[in-house]
Order: sequence, then structure tokens, then C-alpha cells
Amino acid sequence: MISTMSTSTTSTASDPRPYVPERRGILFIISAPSGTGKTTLCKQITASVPGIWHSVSYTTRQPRTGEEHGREYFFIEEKIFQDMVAKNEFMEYAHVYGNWYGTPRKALMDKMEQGIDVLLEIDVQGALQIKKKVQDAVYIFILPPSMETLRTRLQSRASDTPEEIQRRLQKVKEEVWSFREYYYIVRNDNLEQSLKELQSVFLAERLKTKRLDMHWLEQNFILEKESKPGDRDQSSIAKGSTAHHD
Ligand SMILES: Nc1nc2c(ncn2[C@@H]2O[C@H](COP(=O)(O)OP(=O)(O)O)[C@@H](O)[C@H]2O)c(=O)[nH]1
Ligand SMILES: Nc1ncnc2c1ncn2[C@@H]1O[C@H](COP(=O)(O)OP(=O)(O)O)[C@@H](O)[C@H]1O
Repeated sequence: MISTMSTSTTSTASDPRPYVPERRGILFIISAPSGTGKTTLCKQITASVPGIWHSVSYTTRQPRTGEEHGREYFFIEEKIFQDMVAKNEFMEYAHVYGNWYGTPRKALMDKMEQGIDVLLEIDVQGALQIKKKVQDAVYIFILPPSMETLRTRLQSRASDTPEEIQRRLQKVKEEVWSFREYYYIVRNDNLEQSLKELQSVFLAERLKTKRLDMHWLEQNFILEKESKPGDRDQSSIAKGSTAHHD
């Protein structure tokens, strides 16, 4: 169903506020085996496509060199993580490579209510949890071109011990079969090409008929002054009875 919200604004020539669509934000989920390049690509997507908010997860893992609390993750103690679980503060959470990771619920819901698209960079277990709760999210899986390339990327990132790298590589052969749960697969060989492919997905998803901004359509073509009353059955359109396509 097409949702409409009262908080959104439509900019006009005399109103300089940015245009915010009259719909809930879209939830984009990106998963990939460790070392594929998902963090690199998610940062680039957020920087290059306007209107995306990259959710910051909570984790019990130690920060890597260069990572900042509140930017890559909120780095917290396990006790605090478990308290948050008990208070139902996570939209989803999972144990990955020996640490806990969770998506904070409130921030995500607030952004979506404001019509802002949200990007989650989470593992396959988390994506499957979201699939049970949120209809209409967009699932994107990123894969490296080969195991050999993945090994090289993990080694050149130099953020994990050789044992940790081995553990992550062993997990890939299990994780890869989850590709069936995702709607798009991006093979991250050339970074520039992968970014273009991801941008295409984000932009095309926004153009789907089911996400049409009904407020804009009504204001400009249905309730517009010159149109004669009775030309169309406005009530059925306002109720969102348009046929939807996926
Ligand atoms: N389920 C879930 N997974 C997460 C979350 N945040 C990060 N992850 C995943 O946890 C895994 C490990 O992430 P990280 O420690 O940053 O290592 P990296 O994937 O090697 O960069 C990755 O698959 C992330 O996508 C979260 O909030 N929930
Ligand atoms: N297309 C690519 N070609 C070459 N190196 C890449 C590419 N994408 C990412 N990398 C590099 O691979 C390493 C792992 O990337 P990262 O974004 O940390 O992966 P992930 O978040 O999936 O674990 C980083 O050093 C990054 O600069």
C-alpha cells in the first residue's frame, strides 16, 4: 500500500525547503562476506546519493585503527549490549565472528517516518530477521570476484589477525548460499563500476510505481484548480487503490 505522511514537505518556487517525498523511507539492506568491500561501497553510496541515512550499529567488537565510536559503530561492552536486547532496543541483532552486532530500532524508525531512506550494512542472519518484520525492504548482496581476491583484500586491509582472516574466509562458502534471499547481486570487481551499479539500484527503487508520491500527483493533476469536479473518482485514488507492481 502506498503510505502518506503528514510531516513531508513539497518545495515550490517560493518555498526553498528541500523536497521530501510523501512516503515512508525505503529500507535498503546490504550484506557481503567480510572483506568484499561493502563498507567502502556503503560510504560511497551515502556520499553520492542524496537522501540516504547510513544506520550506525552497536557492537561488542574492539574498534579497528581509524574507526570512531559513533561513526563506524557504537562500541559497547557486552553487558550494555545485553541490556539493550532485554529492552527490545534492537530491530535485529546477531552474533557474527565472535561478537555481537545490533541495529538500533528507534533511529531507524524515526528516519523512515520522516521519509528518509535508510541503509543497513548487516550480516545475512540480520537480513533474514528484517525480512520477517519489514515488508518492502530492498535486499542487495555484494560478492567479491573470487576467493583469491577476497583473501588479498582482507590481507591488504590489515585490520585482522591471520587467524581472524582464516575464520572469515571459511565462513564465505556458507554465506554465499544466502544469495537467493537477496533481490540484487553486485560483483565488486572494479570499485567504480560497482558503485554505478549500486547507485542504479537505489535510484530505480525510488522510481517504482508503488512508491509514487501520491501527494504530488494529487496536488498537480487531480486537485489542480482547472480540473473539473467529477472528471475522476478522486476518493479511490486518494485511498491508494492504484494497482501496484514490484
Ligand atoms: N546482524 C547484524 N550484522 C551486522 C551489524 N553491523 C555489522 N554487521 C555485520 O557484522 C559483520 C562483521 O562486521 P565488521 O566487524 O565491521 O567486519 P567486516 O565485515 O570484516 O568489515 C559484517 O557481516 C557486518 O555486515 C548489525 O547491526 N547487525
Ligand atoms: N573493488 C575493489 N577493488 C580493490 N580493493 C577493494 C575494492 N573494494 C574494496 N576494496 C578494499 O578491500 C578491503 C576491504 O574492504 P571493506 O570495505 O573493508 O570490506 P567489508 O566492509 O566488506 O569487510 C579494503 O582495504 C578496501 O579498500
